[in-house]
Amino acid sequence: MTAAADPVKTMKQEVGKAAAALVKSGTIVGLGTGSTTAYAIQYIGDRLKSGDLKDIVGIPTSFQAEVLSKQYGIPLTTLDAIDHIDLAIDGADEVDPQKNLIKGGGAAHTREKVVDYLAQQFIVVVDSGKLVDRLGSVFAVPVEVIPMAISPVMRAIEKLGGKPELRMGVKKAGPVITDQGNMVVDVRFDAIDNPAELEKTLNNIPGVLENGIFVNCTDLVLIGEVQDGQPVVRQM
Ligand SMILES: O=C[C@H](O)[C@H](O)[C@H](O)COP(=O)(O)O
Repeated sequence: MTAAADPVKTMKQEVGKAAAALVKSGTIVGLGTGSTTAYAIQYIGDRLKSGDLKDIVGIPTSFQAEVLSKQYGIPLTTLDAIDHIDLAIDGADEVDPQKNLIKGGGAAHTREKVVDYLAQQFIVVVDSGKLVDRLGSVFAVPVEVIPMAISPVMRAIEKLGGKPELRMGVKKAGPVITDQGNMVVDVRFDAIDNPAELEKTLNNIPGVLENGIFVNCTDLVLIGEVQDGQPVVRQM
C-alpha cells in the first residue's frame, strides 16, 4: 500500500492493524475511542471472523467503541464481570517523549482513563503528527465537568493560569455532552512543565470529574509514519 491518497488515514490504518495483530486469543481487551482505534477495532473483528483470533472479550471505553465493536462482532463485557484487563489499545491527541499523553479529543478520556490504567499492557496508536516535545504544545487539555459546576470550575482554571473554553457541539446546538452526561472544558496552558502535577491539580477542583492528562501509564506507542512514500509503523 502507498500513502499517496490520504497519508494520515493510511498511517492510522497501519497502526490500527499493527495493534490488532498484538491481541492474543483468550484475553480481555480494552477498546479505545477515536478514529485511529476504530481501525484497530475493525482489524480485531477481521481476525475474529477469519478464526485467527478466538475467545476474546472487549471492554469499550465509549459509546462509539461499543457501537463499533458490535458492528465488527467483538463480544463485550463490563468491568463488573471481570477482574483484570490484559491489553488496552487507545489513541491519543499528543504524546511526549516520556510517553505521557493528552487524550479526550473525542470527550471520552474519563472512561478511557479507567480502562487504560487497569490494563496490564497499554498500547497507544497514533500517527506521527501527534508527537510533541512538551504536552500542551498543540492540543488543549480536555476537562470533564459536571454541568452545575461549569462556572466555578472555569474560574478556578483561570486562577491556575489556564484559558478554558467550553467545548461546543458540531451539528448540535449547545455544548458537547459526554457519555456520562457532563460537559467538557478545553484548557490551554502557556506551558505544561509538570504534567503529573497539573493532572492532580485539575482533578482537585470540585466539580471536575477527570482530565485528559495521562501520566506514566503507556507501555508502548505505535507510530504511523510515511517514509519514502510508504507507510511504516515504528515503536516507542
Ligand atoms: O476522547 C477521545 C480519545 O482520547 C481519542 O483516543 C483521541 O482523541 C485520539 O483520537 P484520534 O485517533 O481520532 O485522533
